Amino acid sequence: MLGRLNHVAIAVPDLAAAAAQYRTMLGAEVTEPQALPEHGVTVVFIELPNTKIELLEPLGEGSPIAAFLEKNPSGGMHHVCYEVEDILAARDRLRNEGARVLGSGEPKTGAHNKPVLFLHPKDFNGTLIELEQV
Ligand SMILES: CC[C@H](C(=O)O)C(=O)SCCNC(=O)CCNC(=O)[C@H](O)C(C)(C)COP(=O)(O)OP(=O)(O)OC[C@H]1O[C@@H](n2cnc3c(N)ncnc32)[C@H](O)[C@@H]1OP(=O)(O)O
Ligand SMILES: [Co+2]
Repeated sequence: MLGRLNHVAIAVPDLAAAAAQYRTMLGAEVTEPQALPEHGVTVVFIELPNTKIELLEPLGEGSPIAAFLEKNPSGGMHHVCYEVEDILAARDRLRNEGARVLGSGEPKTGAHNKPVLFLHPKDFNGTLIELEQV
């Protein structure tokens, strides 16, 4: 079911500072900030030879990452995103096996304009999983 690792996401308290650090200290190419109000975050991506790094900060009230940053004020690893060919089939299989699919269970459009879903971290060894249909 799982395809490539699409990205590893790091929640940060200050996206501009984190992006500048990746550019200057790590010599990385960083995309321009992308506001995703429907997801309550602003993100940038760092393209690596074998995957991407997503840096994200809260956007607006009720961001789903606000509580995470309260617990981890300097930021931290937030989620991993795996690619799947059929996100609805993946969702149904996971539900049948007892995993919690977050939100309504209907895929939303993610930063790459692809359907995405999230799986509860407590069901996967304390790791929030994002699935992206490619
Ligand atoms: C889709 C656009 C973009 C893209 O790549 O295309 C993105 O990736 S947007 C990413 C931001 N959106 C989301 O993260 C949506 C899914 N996340 C959620 O619904 C929430 O963050 C949730 C439910 C995972 C956690 O919400 P919250 O922290 O408010 O709930 P709790 O405090 O009740 O947490 C429950 C429990 O889980 C632990 N937790 C929370 N977040 C994480 C995490 N990222 N990794 C691991 N564990 C996490 C939290 O500490 C609680 O544990 P406990 O032991 O009970 O204290
Ligand atoms: Co993501």
